[in-house]
Amino acid sequence: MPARGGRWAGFWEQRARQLQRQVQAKEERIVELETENAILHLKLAEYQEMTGKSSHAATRFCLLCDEQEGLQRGTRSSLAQLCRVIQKVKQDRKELRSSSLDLLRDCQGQQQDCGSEIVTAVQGAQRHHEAVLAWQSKAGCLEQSLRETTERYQLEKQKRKQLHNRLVETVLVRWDRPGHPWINKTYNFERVYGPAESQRVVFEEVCPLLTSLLDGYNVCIMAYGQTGSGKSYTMMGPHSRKEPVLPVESQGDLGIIPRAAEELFRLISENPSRSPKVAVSVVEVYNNDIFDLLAKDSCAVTSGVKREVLTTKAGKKEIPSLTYESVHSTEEFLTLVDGRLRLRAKHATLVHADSSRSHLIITVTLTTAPSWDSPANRQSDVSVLKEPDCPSPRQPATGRRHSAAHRTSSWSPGAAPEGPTGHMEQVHAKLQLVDLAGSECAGVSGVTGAALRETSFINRSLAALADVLGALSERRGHVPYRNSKLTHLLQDVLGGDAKLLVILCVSPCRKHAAETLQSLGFGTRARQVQRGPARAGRVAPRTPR
Ligand SMILES: Nc1ncnc2c1ncn2[C@@H]1O[C@H](COP(=O)(O)OP(=O)(O)OP(=O)(O)O)[C@@H](O)[C@H]1O
Repeated sequence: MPARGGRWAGFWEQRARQLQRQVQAKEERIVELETENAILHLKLAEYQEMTGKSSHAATRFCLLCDEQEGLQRGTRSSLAQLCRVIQKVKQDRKELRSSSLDLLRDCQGQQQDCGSEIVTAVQGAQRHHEAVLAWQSKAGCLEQSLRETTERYQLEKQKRKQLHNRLVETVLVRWDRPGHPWINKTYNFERVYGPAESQRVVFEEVCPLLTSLLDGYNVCIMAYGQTGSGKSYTMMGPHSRKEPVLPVESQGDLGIIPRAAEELFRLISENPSRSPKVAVSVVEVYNNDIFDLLAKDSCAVTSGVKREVLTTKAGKKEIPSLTYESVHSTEEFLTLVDGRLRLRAKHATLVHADSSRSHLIITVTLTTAPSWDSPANRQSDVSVLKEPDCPSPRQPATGRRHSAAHRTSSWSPGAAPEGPTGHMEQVHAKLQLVDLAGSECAGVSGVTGAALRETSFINRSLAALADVLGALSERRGHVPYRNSKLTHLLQDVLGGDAKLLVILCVSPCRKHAAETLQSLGFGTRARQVQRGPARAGRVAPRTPR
C-alpha cells in the first residue's frame, strides 16, 4: 500500500503538477487571450471609432451623393435646357447664316452697282475737274485781261480827264450889221452840239452826272436860252409827243429828263443793296412866285399852290410843305412829271406857239434808310416846316384851274421824309432838272397885256440869274440871290457844292443873233464860276434844227 499509495501520490502529484501546468498554461493562455481580447477591444473600439467616423463620412458622403444627385439632376435639366437653347441657337444660326448669305448677296449686288456708280461718278468728277481747270485758266486769263483793261481804262480815264480839262470847243460868232461895229467873237465851252446832233448824243454828256448823283453829289442840269431855242425839247422832248414809251431809246427824240430817269433807275437796279428811295417834286417859278405843281386841292385835284422859300438854321434853302411823291420806276416818274407839265404856264408868242412862261424845276431826291448817326436824326436843321396858313394860287394866265391847297404826303427835301421807325431818312443827293423860261425881246415876241407882264418877270429873273453868276464869277462879297425867287430857290445849286451843267440853247439864225450873243455871254459867265471841289461850271451850247 505505501508503495502503491506512493505511486498514486506521485501520480497525483505529477498529475496535479501537470494540471497545474495546464492551469498555468491555461491561465497564461487566458491572460494571453485577455490581452488579445483587450487588444481586440482596443481594436474594436478603434474600429468602432473608425466605423463611427466612416458612417459619419458615409452619411456625409450620402448627403454629398444626394447633393450631387440633385446637382446632376439640375445639371441634366440645365443640360436639357442648354441643349434646347443650343438647338435654338443652331436654328437661329442657320437662319442667320441664310439671311447673312442673302444679305451678302444683296450687298455684293449693291456693291457692284455702287462700284459702277462710283466709277461713273469718278469719271464725271474727272471731267468736271478738267472743266473746272479749263474754266479756272479761262477765268485767270479773263481776270488778267480785266486787270489790264481796268488799268488801261484808268489811264484812258485820266488822260480823258486831263484832255477834257484842257480842250474846249469853240463857238465863233461873226456878225456884220449895217451901221453897227463888226462882231467877230469866239466863246469856249466844254462841248458844242450842232443842229443835227441827236438827243442821245446830248444825253451822253449828262449820263456821268447820274453816277455822281448816286455817289452822293447834288447835281443840277439847267437849260438856258431865248424863247423857242429848244430848252423844253432838250430837257423833255417834243411837245407834240404822246405819253413816253419805254425804253426811252425806242423814242429817239425824248430829252434829258426821261433819259435821266431811265438811267437813274437802271443804276439803282444795278446795286440793290444801296437802293435809295426816289421822291419827286415839281415846281414852277411863274411871275416871280413859286408854285407847287404836285399839291392837290380838297377834291384831290392837282393844282399849282403857291409856296415860299425859307432859309434853314444851317443856311440851306427849303420850301416848307412842298409836295414830294415817291416813284419806283421810270414809268411812274414820267407819268407823274408828264401829268404836271400840263399845268405849266404856256402862252403863244410870235416866236414860239407853245412858249413856256415859267421856270420849271423838277427835283429828284434820293433818300437812304434812317441812320442814328445821321445829321438828320441828331438835329433837324429846318426851322419851320408848316404849311402857309392861306396858300395863294397863282394868277391864271392860261385859263388853268386853280383852287385852295390841300397837302398830301409832303416833306421838305432837307428834312427828308420819316421812315417806318419814325426816324428821319437821310437825304443822299438831289438832282435838279431846270427848264428855264426863254429870254425874249417883247418887240420880237409881240406879246401884250398879261403875256407882256410874264415876259417882264421872265427877263427880270433871268437877269437876276446872270447877276448872281456874275457876282459868283467875280467873287463879290455879296451875291444877290434874293433879287428873284428863281435865284433864291437855286441858291444852294448856284453857290453851293452841286455839280452844275448848263445847256445853252441858241439859234443859229441871223435874226436871233442878239439873243444868241446874250445867251453865249450868260454861258461864259456860268463857266467862270469857280466854287468848291465838287464841280466847275460846265456849259454846253446847243443849236436847234
Ligand atoms: N434840236 C431840235 N430838233 C428838233 N426840233 C427842235 C429842236 N429844238 C427845238 N425844236 C423844236 O422847236 C420848237 C421850240 O422848242 P422848245 O419848245 O423846246 O423851245 P423853248 O426854248 O423851250 O421855248 P420857250 O422858252 O418859249 O418855252 C419845238 O417845237 C421843238 O420841238
